[in-house]
Amino acid sequence: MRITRSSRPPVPRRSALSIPAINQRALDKAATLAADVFILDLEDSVAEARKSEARDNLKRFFGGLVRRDRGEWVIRINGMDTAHAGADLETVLACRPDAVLIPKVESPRDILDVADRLAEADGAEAIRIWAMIETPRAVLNAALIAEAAHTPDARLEAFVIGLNDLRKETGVLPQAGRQHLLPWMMQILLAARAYGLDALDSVSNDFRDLEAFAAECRQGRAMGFDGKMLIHPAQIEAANNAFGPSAEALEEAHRIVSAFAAPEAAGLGVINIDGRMVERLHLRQAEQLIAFADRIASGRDSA
Ligand SMILES: CC(C)(COP(=O)(O)OP(=O)(O)OC[C@H]1O[C@@H](n2cnc3c(N)ncnc32)[C@H](O)[C@@H]1OP(=O)(O)O)[C@@H](O)C(=O)NCCC(=O)NCCSC(=O)C[C@H](O)C(=O)O
Ligand SMILES: [Mg+2]
Repeated sequence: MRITRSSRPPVPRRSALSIPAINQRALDKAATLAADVFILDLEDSVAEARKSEARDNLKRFFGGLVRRDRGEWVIRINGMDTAHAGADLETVLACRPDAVLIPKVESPRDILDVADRLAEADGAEAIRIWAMIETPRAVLNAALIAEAAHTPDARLEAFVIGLNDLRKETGVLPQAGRQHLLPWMMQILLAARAYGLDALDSVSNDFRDLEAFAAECRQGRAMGFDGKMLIHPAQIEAANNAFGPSAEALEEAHRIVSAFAAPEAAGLGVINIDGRMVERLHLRQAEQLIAFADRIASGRDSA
């Protein structure tokens, strides 16, 4: 079966805010923030000596009064090759987030090991898997890793790019425009799309420069990403704006839907709207955009 993105209902993942699991004040704030996704981090933002405290924090947090009626809640564990992975996965099973984010994935095996562990424990496919693509090997193996989504019970749903690690491993310097990283980012995006996965752009470290951040969000959107991983609440609005449907795009989508609904378009595969060829594939895109906007609006209503 050919996989297309239109075969899945759109889930808003415009803004995925990372929150160190050790930072109680930030955790308490999460449910009041307008991010689409909250990534509760046990990995790089938690010092080695405090991993266990961070896990306990998450158990309390998920067991407490947290509002989970909007947004997706994801736990980023430590790498599967670390001493923390076992206890982290126990924590995931105790907390039952929407997804577990595995860092430094390099092969399909990294996904399938976690999927097996989740399946043993919960049987049902409730907790999904997201993968950080952030090492040279991961970029080279992106398609193979994405293909893991096709094995039964793989649960793989999204790639998240980690440019900090990728820069560290390759020596590419941080630069406005990210020109040397763009080919790898597009390769990751292509691999994700080939297997029906979502793909999120990497964090931007400079959270005070919101102008540069907004430009980077627009770049990520133009490249096809579904959203961006964030590190600070100040970045949420720009990401939601850039990765959400613009008023103009929505208006255009409604025009396409109306034009194809007109009696004279019945039976036509292609029509002319103001001197532009519009095909039925554009109609499907337009319908998806409208459904996406409705989904965002309904999330806002329940917030
Ligand atoms: C970067 C920070 C350490 C900055 O924190 P801070 O100095 O507290 O900033 P502010 O004073 O501007 O904070 C203002 C208020 O906002 C709250 N806050 C800050 N960050 C967050 C957050 N992420 N989530 C929720 N709330 C947040 C502060 O608590 C302040 O609140 P208040 O005191 O009530 O006014 C910090 O932002 C931070 O820790 N960010 C997240 C870091 C993180 O998660 N890192 C891991 C992800 S990065 C990554 O994955 C890289 C990837 O792997 C790769 O390889 O590229
Ligand atoms: Mg990283």
